[in-house]
Amino acid sequence: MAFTSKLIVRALSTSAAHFNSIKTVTVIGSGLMGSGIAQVAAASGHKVIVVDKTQDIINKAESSIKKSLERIVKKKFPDDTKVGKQKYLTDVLENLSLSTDALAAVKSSDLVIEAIVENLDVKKELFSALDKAAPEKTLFASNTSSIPIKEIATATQRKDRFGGLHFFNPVPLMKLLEVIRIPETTDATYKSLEAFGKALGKTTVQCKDTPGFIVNRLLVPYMAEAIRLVERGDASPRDVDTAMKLGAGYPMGPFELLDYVGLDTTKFIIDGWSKKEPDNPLFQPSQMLNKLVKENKLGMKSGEGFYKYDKK
Ligand SMILES: CCCCCCCCCCCCCC(=O)CC(=O)SCCNC(=O)CCNC(=O)[C@H](O)C(C)(C)COP(=O)(O)OP(=O)(O)OC[C@H]1O[C@@H](n2cnc3c(N)ncnc32)[C@H](O)[C@@H]1OP(=O)(O)O
Ligand SMILES: NC(=O)C1=CN([C@@H]2O[C@H](COP(=O)(O)OP(=O)(O)OC[C@H]3O[C@@H](n4cnc5c(N)ncnc54)[C@H](O)[C@@H]3O)[C@@H](O)[C@H]2O)C=CC1
Repeated sequence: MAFTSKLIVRALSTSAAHFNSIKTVTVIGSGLMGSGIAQVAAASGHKVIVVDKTQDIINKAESSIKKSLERIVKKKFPDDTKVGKQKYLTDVLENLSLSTDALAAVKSSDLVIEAIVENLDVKKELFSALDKAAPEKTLFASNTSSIPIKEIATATQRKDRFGGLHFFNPVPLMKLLEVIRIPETTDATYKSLEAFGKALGKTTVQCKDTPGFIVNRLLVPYMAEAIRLVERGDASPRDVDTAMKLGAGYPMGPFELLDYVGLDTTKFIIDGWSKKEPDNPLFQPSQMLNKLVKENKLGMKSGEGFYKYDKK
């Protein structure tokens, strides 16, 4: 009996020792998603380093984080004085640093979240380099929309400490986080990732490493069919959007959402899936989408996509 309970105590303390309470985070990629992830992690008390390729890109991310925080602070402190708002902003920004040196940034991190371009080879090259630079204890996660986590994780020697953290755009407002495990992900890693998501104030759902996880498995066919419908000439993007907002209660129509997500990212997603399943009619390329991307009409981020936007 005493022997059994000793074993149980040892098992519990071993798994507790491996549970990684995440305090320091490196976010690689400071675009739409990376800047949002860095913002919510810093706002929930984590020390965050956000990394991108150039100082210019990083500066833009900093200014978009500040704008988003200004919007949040208005709601958070409706009647508060300037002092309370300023303190909140200062506290969040103090938790945040910016860098162009990914290998140096990961050295002090409990968790690395990758949010770079949706391309398997580029993601693998990054993770392979990070794996050599990061401490043993550091957990790795990808925010990929559509690439199998297990394929990205093969670039590392730490598949047991690897998972998916799939956030939704805009990260500061969307409440969901999909937490993905591959067969090698340990329970301790999974629990650490899940606890991190909850610490950010997100509702977490668990999903296996299947194409599109939960949300995109359902969203991609819907968006693809919206594009086909317009390509067939059945309705205009504006009327499809109006129909889905007023008839189905969606906050954005599919074309507004495509522009919001980014048409480059959309094309990366569909091209990746079509390469894997070339005969699947759902994943056939769209001439309309390809033309817009070729013309650098990438949606809100470039000022034009299916719609035109004021450049801020
Ligand atoms: C044939 C080939 C086909 C290929 C098809 C392939 C398709 C592939 C698509 C797959 C996409 C994959 C992407 C992914 O992996 C997962 C995703 O993230 S999917 C996207 C999920 N997101 C949504 O669905 C967003 C839906 N929209 C909304 O919920 C709302 O519209 C939104 C909250 C964005 C904005 O609200 P709205 O009322 O519409 O506008 P306002 O501008 O008035 O904002 C309201 C309120 O919120 C504040 N706010 C807005 N943005 C921010 C921000 N970034 N930070 C802080 N605060 C923000 C704003 O200030 C307002 O505040 P008030 O105080 O209320 O004024
Ligand atoms: N846009 C969306 O709505 C969503 C996107 N995602 C996923 O998140 C990831 C990022 O998407 P977005 O933020 O939309 O893209 P984005 O294009 O806005 O940002 C990507 C950023 O990564 C940087 N980058 C590229 N390679 C890099 C490298 N090697 N090192 C450092 N930085 C690098 C780019 O300079 C850019 O700033 C993708 O995997 C995408 O599928 C997930 C959920 C929603």
